[in-house]
Amino acid sequence: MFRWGRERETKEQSGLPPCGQVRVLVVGDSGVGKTSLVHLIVKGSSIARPPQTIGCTVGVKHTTYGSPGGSSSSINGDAERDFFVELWDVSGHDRYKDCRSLFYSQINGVIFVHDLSQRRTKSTLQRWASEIAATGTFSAPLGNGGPGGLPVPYIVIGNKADVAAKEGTRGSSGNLVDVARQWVEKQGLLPSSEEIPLTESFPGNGGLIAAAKEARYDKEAVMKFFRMLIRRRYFADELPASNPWSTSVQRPVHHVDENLIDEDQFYKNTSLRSGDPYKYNTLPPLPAQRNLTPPPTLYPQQPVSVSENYTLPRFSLSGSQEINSSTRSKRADINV
Ligand SMILES: Nc1nc2c(ncn2[C@@H]2O[C@H](COP(=O)(O)OP(=O)(O)OP(=O)(O)O)[C@@H](O)[C@H]2O)c(=O)[nH]1
Repeated sequence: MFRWGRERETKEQSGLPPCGQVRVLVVGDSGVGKTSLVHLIVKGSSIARPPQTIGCTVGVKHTTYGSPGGSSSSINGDAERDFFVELWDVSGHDRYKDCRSLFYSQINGVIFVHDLSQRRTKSTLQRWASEIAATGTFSAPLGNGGPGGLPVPYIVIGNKADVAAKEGTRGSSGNLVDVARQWVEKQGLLPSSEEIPLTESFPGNGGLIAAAKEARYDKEAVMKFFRMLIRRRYFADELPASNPWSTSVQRPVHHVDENLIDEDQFYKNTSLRSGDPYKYNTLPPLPAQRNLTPPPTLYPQQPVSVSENYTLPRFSLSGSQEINSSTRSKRADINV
């Protein structure tokens, strides 16, 4: 407590705010495991019986950014600073469909979650992306657009790998939502709007794999995502022009993960059912942290709203040469 107080005091004396915050939406269909994942990310452990989310709940993950040895008294110091990542866990239940855009406010990034044992939950992510892009407001938006026109970085997490591995692609986790969904699919009772080909994938390639119930996810990749959002919001003015996250050459997160395993392969590859799915989760879909010039300020960029006529240029693949194999985490890095 004393140490915290001293650090805080020093940071305040330096004239800089002691901490910052980024907001991350966590979305996906009801029952895919969003609440379980948020609990895992925030608390570091699994939750046995997650309550059904009513509207939205917010989990807060504390992290630091900067160099522990840096000087916090210098305006250009690279001292380690505190940041809070707000994880807005939005209920996937249809009953909140009409009002959930209330929660799409000043978003820095998005985590899309689907259930690896329920392929349809991946197809619907496209709709989630379009809904957020159309009705949300964004902080530090990208120059380029993501799926559905989403202007902020995102990652995709395929959850319930344990179920998918045990039962194959069409298995059920045993929870009521999944059982009901499977039954409805089998009966052919889905409304026409639901008749999306199961082969449709989102975002096409890549993504992370998790089993929240077994407390397994790629912690390193998720933390890199958070740090990247912090950097974009608070340190963007220090990025060199050639940096892929600068306004001139921006790249959405998912372009970096094109070398990752495609979850569609996970669905198709029967050999995975008996093996360990995590070994295929080769790596964080994010660029390695670079040695950035120390920030002159921690004051955030002004949030920018996406207006109706906001047009988003197509993705740019430039900067993909930045990716190299040394930036990938190994199986051992995954928090199991
Ligand atoms: N087998 C298995 N079950 C999981 C996993 N993650 C979550 N579950 C279960 O799936 C069910 C739904 O999990 P939640 O975390 O509540 O799902 P959600 O996406 O937040 O659901 P909504 O609140 O309705 O949007 C619960 O019974 C969880 O225990 C997993 O990795 N493996």
